[in-house]
Amino acid sequence: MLSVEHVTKKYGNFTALEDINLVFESGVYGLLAPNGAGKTTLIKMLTTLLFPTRGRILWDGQNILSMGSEYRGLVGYLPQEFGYYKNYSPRQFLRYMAALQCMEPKAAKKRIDSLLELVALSDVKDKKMKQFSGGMIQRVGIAQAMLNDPKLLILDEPTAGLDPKERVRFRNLIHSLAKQRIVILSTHIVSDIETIAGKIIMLRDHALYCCESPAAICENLEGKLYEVPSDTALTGQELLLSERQAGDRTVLRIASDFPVKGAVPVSPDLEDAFLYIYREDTL
Ligand SMILES: Nc1ncnc2c1ncn2[C@@H]1O[C@H](COP(=O)(O)OP(=O)(O)OP(=O)(O)O)[C@@H](O)[C@H]1O
Repeated sequence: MLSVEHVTKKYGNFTALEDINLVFESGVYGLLAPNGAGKTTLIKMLTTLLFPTRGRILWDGQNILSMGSEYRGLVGYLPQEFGYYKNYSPRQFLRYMAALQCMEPKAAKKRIDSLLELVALSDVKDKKMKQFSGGMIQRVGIAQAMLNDPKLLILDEPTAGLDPKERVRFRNLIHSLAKQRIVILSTHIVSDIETIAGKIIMLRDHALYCCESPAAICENLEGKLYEVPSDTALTGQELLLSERQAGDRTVLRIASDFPVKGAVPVSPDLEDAFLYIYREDTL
C-alpha cells in the first residue's frame, strides 16, 4: 500500500502542490488534470526523482526515501519523455535496460520474451525502433517499465501522440496489467481512463480536488445536465460544456442548477464532469 501524507511541493516561492493526502491499493488510478496542474510533480515525488518540501510518502508504512533502492526495485516508471535508442531493436533495448538493473541474463531473456508477447511486439522484436509508430514505442516503454515486475507501475502521459486504434490497444493492455499491482496513469485526456480507472484523482488549485470512482464523480452532476438545440440562447445560469453531433444536427451540452425549458435531461459522463470541474480554468 502506498500512502501520501500531507505532501507539499514548492519550487522556490511557488507552491506546485499543497497538502496532498492519498492512499493507493491495487488497481488503476487515473491522475486527471489540465496541463500545469502538478501531475508530473506528484509522479516525480512518487518515483523519488523529487522530494516533498513537506509531508511524507510511505510504502507499507515505510518512508520511501529511507527505503532507497529497495523501493525503486518495486517501481516501474514510464516518464513523459521516454528515452530510447532508435537503432536498437526492442529486444536489444530491453536487454540493455535489464543489464542496467543487474538482472541475471537467463532470467532477463525469459522475462523479455514474455513481455514482448504481452505488449504484442514479438513479431517485430528484432526490428530497429526507428521504423516504429508512436504506439509501438509506448509499448516498448511499458515493457521496459514492467521488467522488474513492479508492484507500482507509474505511467506519465502514456497516450500522448497515439492514434485512436493505438489508444484502444493501450487501454486493454493497462487493464491486463492492473491485476495485483497499483497502476497510476497521468493524463489530461478523459477517454483514456474513464473505462479503465477504478479511481480518478483530480488536482485543482494546486490541491487534491477528489479521488473517487468515475461513477461517483459523475453523480455530483446528476440532474444538472441537459442538451439543447445549437441555436438556443443561453442565459448566465447555464454553462456550455460541449457540442455534439446528433444525427444531422448539432446539440449543446449544458449544465444548469435549474430546470431548463425545452431541454432534454441527459446523464453526465466523465468528460462533462471534467469540463464542469475545470470550468474556470483555461483548458
Ligand atoms: N522545476 C520547476 N521549477 C519551477 N516551477 C516548476 C518546475 N517544474 C514544474 N513547475 C511548475 O509547477 C506546476 C506544475 O507542473 P507539472 O509539470 O507538475 O504539471 P503537469 O500537470 O504535469 O503539467 P504537464 O501535463 O504540462 O506536464 C506548473 O505551474 C509548472 O510551471
